[in-house]
Amino acid sequence: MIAGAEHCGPGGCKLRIAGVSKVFDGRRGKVVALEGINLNIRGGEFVCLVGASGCGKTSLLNIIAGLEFPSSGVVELDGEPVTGPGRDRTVMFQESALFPWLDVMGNVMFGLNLVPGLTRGDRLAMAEKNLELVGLKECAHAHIHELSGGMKQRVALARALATSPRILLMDEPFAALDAMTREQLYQDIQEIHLRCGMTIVFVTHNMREAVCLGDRVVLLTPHPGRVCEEYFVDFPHPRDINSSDLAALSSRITRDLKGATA
Ligand SMILES: Nc1ncnc2c1ncn2[C@@H]1O[C@H](COP(=O)(O)OP(=O)(O)OP(=O)(O)O)[C@@H](O)[C@H]1O
Repeated sequence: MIAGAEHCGPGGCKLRIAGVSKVFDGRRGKVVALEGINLNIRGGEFVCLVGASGCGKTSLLNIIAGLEFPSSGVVELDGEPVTGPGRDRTVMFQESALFPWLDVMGNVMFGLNLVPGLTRGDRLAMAEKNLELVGLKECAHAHIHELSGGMKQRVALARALATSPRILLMDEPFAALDAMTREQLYQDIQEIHLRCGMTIVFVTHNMREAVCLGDRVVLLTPHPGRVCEEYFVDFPHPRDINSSDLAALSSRITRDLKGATA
């Protein structure tokens, strides 16, 4: 499915999350969404955040993105504190959030328009390479409404990768897709990660998905959101979501989650 991936992100970055807590002032008082989160993520690592609903996965992703600020603690990317959103971190959501008035190529080029020093030719070449990377080179001039849900997420991925972010943040990007489309995307994202080696933080409810994709699975427990356990997954890539090894590990993590929240 994937072809021609010579253009890849720089990959080598390091994310340090130290003593991060987040307290929201909700309508019914204060909500401690995260407490004392410490995580070091090495350059090129694929880390999946899992846990029960409300354990703070999205809050943590938003803090890394610079969309939310921690109540205490710091997030550093390659030693630089994260103080707001930046082109070095791209977020991909469950909904593709594509611009319907632009075609596929226009969407992928959108972020590149904001990168200084690129000619139109540079931007076109980079967009084409990334569309090829996600297997959609032939659809460059399709309208967004002509695409399936899986194709839209591929375009969103090409757009996210086009600006060569140092870190890719993914919040349940495949949750709204049917099982067959998801399985194909699991293969594709593993292949893209193997080729490009970018750092990825990926939020999911789906344990199988987490152990299929992640080098490490971080289990959070809720109220307050804390790191409960970390699992280093050393099965070689590409992994098959239906393999019995993955089933056994995902069952173990699910058991641990149930035990921790019982
Ligand atoms: N803006 C906000 N104001 C008040 N409380 C919030 C806000 N955002 C999140 N919360 C609370 O913080 C906690 C963590 O929410 P968060 O969305 O990060 O969890 P999650 O693990 O991503 O949940 P889910 O898996 O259901 O998406 C929840 O109790 C939530 O209600």
